[in-house]
Amino acid sequence: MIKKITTLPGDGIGPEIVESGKAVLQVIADLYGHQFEFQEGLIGGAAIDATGVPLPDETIERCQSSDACLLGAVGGPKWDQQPPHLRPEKGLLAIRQALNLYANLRPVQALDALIEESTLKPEVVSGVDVLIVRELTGGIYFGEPRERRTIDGEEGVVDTLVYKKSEIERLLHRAFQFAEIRGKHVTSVDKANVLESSRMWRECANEVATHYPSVTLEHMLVDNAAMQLIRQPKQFDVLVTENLFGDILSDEASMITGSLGMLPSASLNGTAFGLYEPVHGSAPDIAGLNQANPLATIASTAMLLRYSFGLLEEADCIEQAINQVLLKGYRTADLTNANAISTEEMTKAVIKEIKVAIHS
Ligand SMILES: NC(=O)C1=CN([C@@H]2O[C@H](COP(=O)(O)OP(=O)(O)OC[C@H]3O[C@@H](n4cnc5c(N)ncnc54)[C@H](O)[C@@H]3O)[C@@H](O)[C@H]2O)C=CC1
Ligand SMILES: CC(C)CC(=O)C(=O)O
Ligand SMILES: [Mg+2]
Repeated sequence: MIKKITTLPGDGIGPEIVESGKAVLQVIADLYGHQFEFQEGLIGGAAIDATGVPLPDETIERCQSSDACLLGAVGGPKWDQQPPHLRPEKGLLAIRQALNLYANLRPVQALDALIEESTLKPEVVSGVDVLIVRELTGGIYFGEPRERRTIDGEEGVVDTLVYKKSEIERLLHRAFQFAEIRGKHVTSVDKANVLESSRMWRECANEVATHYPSVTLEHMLVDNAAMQLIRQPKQFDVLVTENLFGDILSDEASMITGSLGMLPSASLNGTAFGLYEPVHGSAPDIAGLNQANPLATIASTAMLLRYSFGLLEEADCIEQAINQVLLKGYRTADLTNANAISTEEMTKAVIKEIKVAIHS
């Protein structure tokens, strides 16, 4: 059967790393005898430049007519002064909302090959395997009103945090379901000592937990969670939280793995469809230099094969190839100060390992 994949390269390093992901998917298709049909869509700054909007309707339609999407990243200084509705990031938020991609999985695994590259001590990092489950289509990134306004006679601003109970509950169910097949522990992260939204979040977590008797639930305030992730990350199995907290905590957690350039993600809506993207942004400081680490995007293709296509062996094959190239000492510049290889060289190294694994 032909599987349709829409690629959304976006801005900055986006086109370079999506090219890497596509090359890996093509090799998997060739070696395992699958047919993947690729089509491309505009998003972010690239879409603004070409069409005047950060998310053209045509892009949404292409995504809707495909089985999965692979996104690079959006944004960059070129568009930083644009009004809010013409910011590249608006395109990313809008595609997540248009496709109802409410569950964002951000696995954080410390690979043995990169223990030395982590900023934390080896004994703290070794064996870390945390799944961050981040709510992706609600909260303060989407709430209205959001505006500049006069407050008490002076210039002011309003952002709004809104959640419906059903939005919180569906995400928590996903988190508990993952915990059931993992380490059977959920840490629900909130700011319930201050925020009403967090107090409802906590009530929902307590209620949802009753449906999963084999899973233990712990509540943790977000400021403490930020510290615990660095102090003792092995205490976490599934960490579930709202949109803004999950965004921040996952970038922080990436340093356990050695680099932000290592962290993949899957954004799911409850069907087989998903949008897959690295956790990092468009890295304008290294865009176009063939220096970006493509492994977060390549690892995202493994998640795509696993969650959208059910191709578990193929997904494992990609992850093992990533592990192998790192064990052999290949490093992009974000992971080493000496003898760094390029984006293209890292991609070729992974592809070589995939071929070796399949032919052996
Ligand atoms: N999902 C997305 O499309 C996201 C987009 N952004 C946008 O990206 C732009 C840049 O944002 P920043 O705050 O600088 O975050 P960023 O994640 O793009 O970069 C942070 C730092 O990490 C490095 N980095 C990131 N990915 C890397 C990779 N694959 N290989 C090697 N180094 C890597 C960058 O060079 C930079 O030093 C902004 O316009 C921001 O809004 C930020 C986060 C997510
Ligand atoms: C650029 C933002 C819209 C999103 C972000 O930082 C993220 O999803 O990690
Ligand atoms: Mg982010």
